[in-house]
Amino acid sequence: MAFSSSSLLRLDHIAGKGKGLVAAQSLKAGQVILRESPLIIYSSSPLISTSSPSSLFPYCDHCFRTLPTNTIPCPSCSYHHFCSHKCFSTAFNTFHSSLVCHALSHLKDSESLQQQPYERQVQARFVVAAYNLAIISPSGIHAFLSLHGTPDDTIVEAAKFLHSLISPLFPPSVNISVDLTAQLLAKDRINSFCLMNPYSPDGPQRSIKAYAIYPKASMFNHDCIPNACRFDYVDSADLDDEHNNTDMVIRMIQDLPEGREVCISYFRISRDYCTRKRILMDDYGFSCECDRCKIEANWPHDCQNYVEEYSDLPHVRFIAKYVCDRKNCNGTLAPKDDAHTNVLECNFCGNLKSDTA
Ligand SMILES: C[S@@+](CC[C@H](N)C(=O)[O-])C[C@H]1O[C@@H](n2cnc3c(N)ncnc32)[C@H](O)[C@@H]1O
Repeated sequence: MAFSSSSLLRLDHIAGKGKGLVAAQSLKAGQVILRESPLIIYSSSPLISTSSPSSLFPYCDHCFRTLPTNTIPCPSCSYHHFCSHKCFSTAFNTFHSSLVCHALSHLKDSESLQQQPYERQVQARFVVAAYNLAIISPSGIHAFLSLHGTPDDTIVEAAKFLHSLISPLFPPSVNISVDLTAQLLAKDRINSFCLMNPYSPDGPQRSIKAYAIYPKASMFNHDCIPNACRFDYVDSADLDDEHNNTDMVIRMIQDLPEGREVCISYFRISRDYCTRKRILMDDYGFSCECDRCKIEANWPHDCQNYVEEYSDLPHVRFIAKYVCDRKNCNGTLAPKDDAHTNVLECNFCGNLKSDTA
């Protein structure tokens, strides 16, 4: 995977972590180091529901912004809704092609899928999106298959079911086997980024509206004290014409010298040690050896008192500074840009805060 468009990052082998990204020159806090459009993006809503689709999933099926009152239903399936003719026509040539539309409509009425758990229905959406990618972008599917991730028994079982259900809905020329379907599902599990429902101070809690694959951003390894973090502007109303609202933006939290690894956190950084350890093992298959984990591994279960007691530790100070304290948020703060490093922006609620430290 080429990073030639950006001389800021270099793909390297990182001991104990596989591939990773290192700073190819010194990077500044607030600097945008990567901006990327999704290769695949799909809704997190179940395919099968008795409620009206736009009340169940009140987002445009292309840009994932909140739907206006007058929505544009897909003229073929009437099930998926778009916020504008522009979104519908772009989707029709990409993520909601006639093949996708036909496949999703068929699956919506599938009795065997109806009996499956919610998670399998979302996986079905992903498999349709991935088979479609294989048709519209051979280089895209190749980039996707080069990502990290190996199928386990659970994924192979899911792949057998989903392949038998979905492959007949695509032309035989797509040529995707059960094995390849399992590969696709395994890559999705490790590499997909969640796009969240908009922040609300009074709840509900954070929830996911879509999943997306960004192949370059997938090369960042995890650290529980990251030096960079992701932003998306899915719900932003004032983007310039050059940028799509579903683009992923990775921005530096702190300065970093050339040659050091750039890491993001795979979840919000306020999570306690036990939760982090469980997510990293269950979802990503590794045990984190970062400086913060080495210290917190020796803390008792009730970590919160220790956070107070060790408020002088560098990582405790980092969390106090970079976790957003707005009600119901807990997002990560990073300098808004490299010219105004004293203004911190939250990557979840969007709040701006001045850095007084
Ligand atoms: C999204 S990929 C990141 C790129 C990956 N290292 C590669 O070689 O393509 C996530 C995977 O990278 C590895 N990884 C990421 N962060 C790690 C860390 N802090 N320690 C060990 N392995 C890590 C794990 O295998 C994880 O499942």
